[in-house]
Formats: sequence, structure tokens, C-alpha cells
Amino acid sequence: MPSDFSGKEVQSTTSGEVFGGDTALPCTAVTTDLCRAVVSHQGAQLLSFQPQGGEEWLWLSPLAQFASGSAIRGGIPLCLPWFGRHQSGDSLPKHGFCRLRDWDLVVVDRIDQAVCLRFEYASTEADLVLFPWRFRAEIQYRLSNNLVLELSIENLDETPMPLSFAMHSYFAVNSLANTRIEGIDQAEYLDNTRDLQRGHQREALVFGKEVDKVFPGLGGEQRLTDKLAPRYVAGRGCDTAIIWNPGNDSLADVGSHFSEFVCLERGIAFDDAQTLAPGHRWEALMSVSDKGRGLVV
Ligand SMILES: O=P(O)(O)OC[C@H]1O[C@H](O)[C@H](O)[C@@H](O)[C@@H]1O
Repeated sequence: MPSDFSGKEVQSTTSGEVFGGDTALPCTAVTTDLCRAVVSHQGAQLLSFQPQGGEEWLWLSPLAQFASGSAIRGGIPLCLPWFGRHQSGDSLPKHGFCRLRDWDLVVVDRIDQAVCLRFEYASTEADLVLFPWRFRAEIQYRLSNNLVLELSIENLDETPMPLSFAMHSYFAVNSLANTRIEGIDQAEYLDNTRDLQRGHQREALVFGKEVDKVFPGLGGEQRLTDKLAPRYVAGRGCDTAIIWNPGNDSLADVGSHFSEFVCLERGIAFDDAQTLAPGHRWEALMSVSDKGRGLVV
């Protein structure tokens, strides 16, 4: 623990201790009067967030693998420094490599009633083979009765650095058939199930078959409703919304559980991707709350 944060609110643990099994990926668990949360140091990936007295907001696959260097299915993976397939092809890892790396927990703090965990990842020599720019990324989780993610990426190199990313939230739903996402109607999207064909979203989104839609430049606030409490997602510096559910049991680490979640992600991708000048930093903030009030800052 980087600071002498007092009490039992913030504890070092492992994936096995929290989720069962004999895996030992380092995790940090937070328990306060307002919430419980677990973050894996691999990928600085939030795996669980539950407001006290409420339901779990995130979905973590019962079939998730907790193996060093493998993607963990569920929670909020950080897709970075690129989102989706790399444009050069499939020889580079999908969604970048930061979700596969160990991040350092550098700050444990309190802001008002929130416990804050800040993780840092500095790209390594080995990463330069995959992405030839040095960079530093930070993610801060502000955990109270809502959830705020603050992500920053700084180009430490001497040439302009391409950047896309997503905070790839998996939200638990209790009935996919009754799940709706609002705040996207009349927006333009790219359909990832149809070679990124452009489409126009006429109304709220419902699920039945595979959905994989990317809404560049959307911004604003989206509302996810099913029979659980609504979840409102808003952001700044992450105007792309991505909505995904595989619609079938084809993924090994999802299987028949595909109807237990939808991904409602925010980031910058496709039309919103950026080029960061040397020494420049991109900052993004995403908030998740059960009350629609716009961005929680
Ligand atoms: O299986 P993964 O690499 O974690 O990707 C899971 C999903 O992530 C995003 O939501 C993309 O839009 C989808 O196309 C992709 O299938």
C-alpha cells in the first residue's frame, strides 16, 4: 500500500481470496460505509462495485480466467493504447496491451466521502515492439455511492502518438430481454457486426441478437435500465460510446452467461481517435451513477 491509509477500508488481497479458486492475481479491496469494490492490479481493472445496500453494478464472468497476461472477462477492462482490432491486423493484441499488464497502485486517498485508488502504468521497452511510443497512463477510481473513473495518458515520446481507448464497462443485468439503453436515439453509429457499416439509431437500443455498435462523438449521458436500479453513464474526454453483447454462447469465458450483462463503454475510437503531440496528455472522466444528473465530477 503506497500510503499509510488507516483502517480496514483498503486491503491488499488476491483474485482467489475474493472470487474463489487458487489464482493469486494481486487485487485491492475497498469496503466503506458507501460501497464495496475490488480492483485487479493486472490491467488496473475494476472487477466489482456494489453500493452498500444495493446490487452489484458490474458483471464478472463466472468463467473468467485469472491468469497472468490474459484478459479478465468482466468488470471494467481498460482498452489502451488502442481500442478494438489494431489497424495493422490481428498480430497485435485486440484492445491494446494495457489490460494485460501489471499496473502500480501509487495513491490511496480520500476525496470527500470517496476512497480513491490511483494506478499507474509506464510503457516498457518490450511494449515498444507493439507500440513504438513511450507513454504513461494513470487511472483513478473514486469510489463512493457512485463511481468515477479518471484516466489520463501522456505521450512521453518525441513524435506524435496515435491514441484510442475504451473504459469497457460490463454491467450486470437480470434480464437481457428487458434491458434498454437510452440516450443514443437519433445518433449515427458504426456497426461492428457489419464491417463498420454506418447506421442511424432511431430509438432506444434493445437486445435479442449480437449487438456491437460504436457511436463516435456521442457524449452526453446514457441510461441503462433493466429490473435492477438504472445506471447512468456520462463522460468527458470520452465521447465515443460502445455498446456490445455477443448474443450467443460462442465465447469460451462467457458461455451461456451472455444474457447476464451488457457492455456500455465510453472512450475515444474510430472518428474520435486522437493524435497526441509529444509531451501532451489526454484526460477523460467517466461517471456511473444510479441517478440521472449528468456527469458526476
Ligand atoms: O473479447 P474482447 O477482446 O474482450 O472484446 C470484447 C468486445 O469488446 C468491444 O465491445 C468490441 O466492440 C467488441 O467487438 C468486442 O467483441
